[in-house]
Amino acid sequence: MRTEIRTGAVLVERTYVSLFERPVSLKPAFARVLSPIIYRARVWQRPCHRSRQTRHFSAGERLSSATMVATDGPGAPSSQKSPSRGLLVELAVESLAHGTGMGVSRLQLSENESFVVLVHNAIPGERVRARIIRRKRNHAEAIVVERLDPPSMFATAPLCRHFLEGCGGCKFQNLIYTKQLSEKEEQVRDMYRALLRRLETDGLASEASVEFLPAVGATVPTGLYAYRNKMDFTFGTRVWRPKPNTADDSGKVTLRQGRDTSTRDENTVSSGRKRPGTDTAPESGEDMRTGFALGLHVPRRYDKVLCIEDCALQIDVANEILRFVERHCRPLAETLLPPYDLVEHVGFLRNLVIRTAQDRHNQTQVMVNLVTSPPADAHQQAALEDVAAALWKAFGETNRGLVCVLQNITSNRSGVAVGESQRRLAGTQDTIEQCLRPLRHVRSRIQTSSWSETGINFQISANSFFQTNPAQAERLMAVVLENSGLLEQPSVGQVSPAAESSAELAVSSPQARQDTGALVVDLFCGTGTIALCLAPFAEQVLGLELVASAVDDARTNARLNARTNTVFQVTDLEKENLWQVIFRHLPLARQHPVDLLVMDPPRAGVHPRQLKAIAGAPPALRPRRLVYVSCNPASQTRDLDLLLRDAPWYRLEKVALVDQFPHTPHIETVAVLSLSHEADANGRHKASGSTEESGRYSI
Ligand SMILES: C[S@@+](CC[C@H](N)C(=O)[O-])C[C@H]1O[C@@H](n2cnc3c(N)ncnc32)[C@H](O)[C@@H]1O
Repeated sequence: MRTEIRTGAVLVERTYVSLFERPVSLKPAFARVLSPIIYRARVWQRPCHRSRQTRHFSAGERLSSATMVATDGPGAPSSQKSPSRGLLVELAVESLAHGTGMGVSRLQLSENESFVVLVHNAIPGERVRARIIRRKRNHAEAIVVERLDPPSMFATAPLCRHFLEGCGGCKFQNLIYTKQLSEKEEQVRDMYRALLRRLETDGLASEASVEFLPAVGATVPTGLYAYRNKMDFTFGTRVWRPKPNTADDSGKVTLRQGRDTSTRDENTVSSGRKRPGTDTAPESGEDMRTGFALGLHVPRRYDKVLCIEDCALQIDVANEILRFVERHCRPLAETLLPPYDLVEHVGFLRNLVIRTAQDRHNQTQVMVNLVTSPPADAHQQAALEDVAAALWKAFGETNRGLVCVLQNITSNRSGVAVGESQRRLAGTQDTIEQCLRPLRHVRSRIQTSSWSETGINFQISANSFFQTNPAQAERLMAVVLENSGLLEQPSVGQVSPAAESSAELAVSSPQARQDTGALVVDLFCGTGTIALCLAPFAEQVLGLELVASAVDDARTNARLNARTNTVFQVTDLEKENLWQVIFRHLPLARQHPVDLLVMDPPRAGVHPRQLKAIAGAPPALRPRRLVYVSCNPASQTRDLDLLLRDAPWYRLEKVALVDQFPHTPHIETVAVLSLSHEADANGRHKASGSTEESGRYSI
């Protein structure tokens, strides 16, 4: 196969055309260095501009401007044809695709045609030789066969050896953090630009009126690793054993696609690592159930587990516990403690969930949760209890922070690590305590309050959601607080005496409200994290959440923090009538509009029923401000599109970003909407001319 490289110049020239309206030709070496900068400049200068070819990609999948092609050989593209599977191509990667974090590059099919190729494990600024493994209508996917010199200017050495083995937990350990952050920031902005363009066409929004705040990144370097407070490891029978990676003296690493051996082989040590000098992987076909793995699922393989000894995202004691459990369970894998086989649905050990927290005294607390199938007999259960007792002796009695070992028992065939019943195997409590001090990050006068030091304490049980990066969760809460409108309320400009003495905030009847405080509703409240951070600045806060144990935790947390102005209620926000629930549990909202409605849904977003309900509130009771927190900007922008069309009296004011997930493609996005002053008293929106029909609202 003859490979012809047509790097940079052509497309960089095109990039310049859009910048300066005249072509400028660059040598490939310069083009490689300059193209990311030029691309960024182009995006900033002309945010709405996209080439014809890019339009069919979902928002956020940005495209490469430098490219190369394979021109001969089987599968080589013609001008009419996209590349076929198996084709070897050389690609220049410029950006990262939203969601998957794959490198985005463009394969030139002809002078005028190109095709997007998403490359697994490739980073911007990198040139790779890659093989096409999947072809879709609008793009292809490829895996790296070789990384070409020079290395990307954004490359850095990954910390974790499992990263090189193909662990999917982190995607960007080999990409410098500033680039990770700017890529994610740009992806979100792209999505918002697309949303605003759509809305602008219909006169519903204007891009110029939205403020994009700079992304709040993790603290470098301390916040980049060991930031996760929960890791969910899987026991399995089907071991994923990666092919060895190659690295030359210069540190240039060639990642190779992992290989499924489907069984534990003679050459693996306890973690599934190969012993030195044994470099050929056996073929699959042996008894699949003889394997034992404890680790993480490899990407896109629900049944294969990559053995993990050390996860760089969790703290040291959690890694010690992981290895301890592996050492104690592996010898019993074929007798009393068989791992669960997700294909054949047999076996006992299913998940090891390790949760960590920092309590109010900055002491580490650790919860170990062993998720199992129902025990086959008393011997099996006793064997598990022996492991728990050994864990307790090693990490509980020695003050290493372990506070409990729990067992969650499930008969569910899915891989979800939640049990139908729970037992405590060791320890004296079923929760761990996390303290958050968001006021440390609020840039306003309330910073002097003693509350900023004492913080808020959260008790978290095994099956409740809690933000996974506490350091960044504090910053996220600070962003929510600063954009809540509550800090500007006359009565709570400071943490008021009333807020400090929570008894004074306990207002139960509508008459008691003297327009002195704010009403807040927190949808998808989990264990009450956002609600309890806002409560000192509000008159009453209502939190709604599906999971009963999380609501129990939220109520306990309110008591723990002496907050009596909060109500938490189990509610299915896919099914229930939002306003009926709000009026039932927050009677004041019948007479006064909710001042702040916060939503922090799961990745799938908010159900359209609730978006319609928010839009359909009677004019006098429309929530004054909406704060939408999301870990998925794609579903968030989709929801905002729907909401702003149904409720054009809201104006998107700000978009803020907090990176809770370094080395992954994810980022937390906060959208702030307020009631537009342009909407007149009858709910008529001047910009769009649309009207609100009060008949749409019913309870
Ligand atoms: C991203 S978490 C946010 C939790 C909380 N705001 C916090 O900061 O910790 C999403 C929450 O939505 C809850 N949830 C999922 N589906 C729901 C539904 N249909 N109705 C209500 N809550 C739901 C989940 O249990 C989870 O606690």
